[in-house]
Amino acid sequence: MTEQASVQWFPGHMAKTRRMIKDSLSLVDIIVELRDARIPLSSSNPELHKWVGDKKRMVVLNKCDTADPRITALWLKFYKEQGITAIATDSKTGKGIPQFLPAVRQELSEVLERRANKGMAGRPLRMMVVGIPNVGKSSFINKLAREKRAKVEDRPGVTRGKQWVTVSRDVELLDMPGVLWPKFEDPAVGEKLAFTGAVKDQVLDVELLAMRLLDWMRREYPEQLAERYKITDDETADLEPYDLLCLVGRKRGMLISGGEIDTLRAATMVLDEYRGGKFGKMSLEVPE
Ligand SMILES: Nc1nc2c(ncn2[C@@H]2O[C@H](COP(=O)(O)OP(=O)(O)OP(=O)(O)O)[C@@H](O)[C@H]2O)c(=O)[nH]1
Repeated sequence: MTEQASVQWFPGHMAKTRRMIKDSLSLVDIIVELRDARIPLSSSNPELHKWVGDKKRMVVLNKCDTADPRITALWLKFYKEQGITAIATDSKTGKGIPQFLPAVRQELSEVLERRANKGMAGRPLRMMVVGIPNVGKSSFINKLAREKRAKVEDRPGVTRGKQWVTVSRDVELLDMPGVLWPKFEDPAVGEKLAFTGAVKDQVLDVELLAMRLLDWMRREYPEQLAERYKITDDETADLEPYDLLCLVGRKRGMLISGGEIDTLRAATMVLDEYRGGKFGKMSLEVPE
């Protein structure tokens, strides 16, 4: 199957995000980029490193509870080899969150030492958190700040909409109103963003998307697919993706008048179940 679900692309957003990040760079010590642990490549903006220049950067692989732990471990190793500090978090339960601030302090140890030498040790560490829509930015910030979450007064140079959040006695976080847009001129990137729910279904062909997802699961995670819909390899092996979708619909009794399968309903269900983690832990991208 060569056809891919295409995603509408809004170039204006990218320029706006770039401007917003650049304008705020001088206010922070480090940029924290949240990525979806299932799609660390597709959920990032490949130009971010150019925008932030030599500013310190860290990667957080959020939603790690939905990703294949074996592959997340490979990603963490991959980043380490690239000299990039990365951790994995689940912002729903808070797993991995306690490791975050120590990792930031470690990353900024030289900055902290320089400040101490200048007698400025009391100055808080400031960070900017960026991420694509739906990656869990709000959940992450809320978990991090817990009950301490509080707005800090407006500061010079901070335009309306940006807010400082106090994370701890010596750490402040700049909560940006905007989001980091991925580069999804590449249809494969757009498709993975759609699988994980980062882009709205209104701009997509839901049935095509579900067919592609089922086809991918059949290749990469056949046991989880079989388990979920009580289907066997024999039943699915030679099916075209459309027929696979029909099989899933039939298994769930999604029929319309005349006994036909309601493929739209089946497709919506498959996507909802994947996004809701019902198939278990699955990663869509593996480091090269
Ligand atoms: N399974 C899982 N779900 C998460 C995690 N973090 C956030 N979510 C869920 O992902 C969805 C989006 O979370 P938000 O925190 O609103 O994400 P956001 O990045 O602030 O979203 P925008 O407001 O669109 O930018 C919600 O349904 C969260 O419950 C996580 O670590 N694991």
